[in-house]
Amino acid sequence: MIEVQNLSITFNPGTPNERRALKDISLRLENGEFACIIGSNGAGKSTLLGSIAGDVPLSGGRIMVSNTDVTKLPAEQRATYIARVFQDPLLGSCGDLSIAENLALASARGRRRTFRRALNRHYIETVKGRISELGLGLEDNLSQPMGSLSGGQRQALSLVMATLSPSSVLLLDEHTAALDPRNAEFVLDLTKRFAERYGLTVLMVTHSMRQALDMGTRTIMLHEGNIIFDASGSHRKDLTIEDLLAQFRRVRNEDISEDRLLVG
Ligand SMILES: Nc1ncnc2c1ncn2[C@@H]1O[C@H](COP(=O)(O)OP(=O)(O)OP(=O)(O)O)[C@@H](O)[C@H]1O
Repeated sequence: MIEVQNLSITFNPGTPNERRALKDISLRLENGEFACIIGSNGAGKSTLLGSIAGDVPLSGGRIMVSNTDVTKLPAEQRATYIARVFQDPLLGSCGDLSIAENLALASARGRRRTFRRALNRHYIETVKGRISELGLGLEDNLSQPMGSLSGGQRQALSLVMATLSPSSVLLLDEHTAALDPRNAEFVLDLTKRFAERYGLTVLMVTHSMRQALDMGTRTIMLHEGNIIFDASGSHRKDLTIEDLLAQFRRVRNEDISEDRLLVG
């Protein structure tokens, strides 16, 4: 589960560059829930993910992950609970290390296991099975440097790595945005499969209205640091892309007060 209580993030407070990126937002995702986050540029989507992961300091509020208060934990310690895949396939894995070494690092994350132990033969055989499932033929070439792989291959492996650690929370920040449509489809399909199979709680940022409705169980829209729309169940099932676009138009064109946005 993920719970964000009265979360506020202000960058450069008290300076001419002050920017209130998140304004007292609250949100709870139950175990196994999969929410897509949409919103226009600067809405606060990445800041929300960054604050949950521990990269962005809070100005106020509290964050719970898997029933643990992580508000004061540094990002390294939160890695026990949280896995991430970024938009840039080069982030989140080490291009100079081999596939096997990257997988060993992922497996050691959040565990009392050393890198060397994680690289043992038994472990390699286990992850080989997981990689062969991808159907990319990478399992026979585990000594290949991660940096030599295509963006789609790297994102697919990043998803495998995310499921090797004990964490049950997965944060995805536009993780298919840099891929061509075929690879994006492949990685999205993998995301769905892994989320279901491992019962992950997922927060996925996307700019695609289609993905926001097709992926997961919930669609949340941020606008200027507020949650202005949160749909799940039958409400979400009936939504169309046009409905989401109408929401965007409404908040962009109308001069709506902050109070109205929060209620809307
Ligand atoms: N490190 C930072 N320092 C100062 N301001 C920041 C910082 N990071 C983000 N911001 C500001 O906070 C606001 C929210 O940014 P954020 O990156 O979370 O938006 P986003 O919804 O992810 O946007 P996009 O869709 O463009 O990626 C923006 O106004 C941005 O300029």
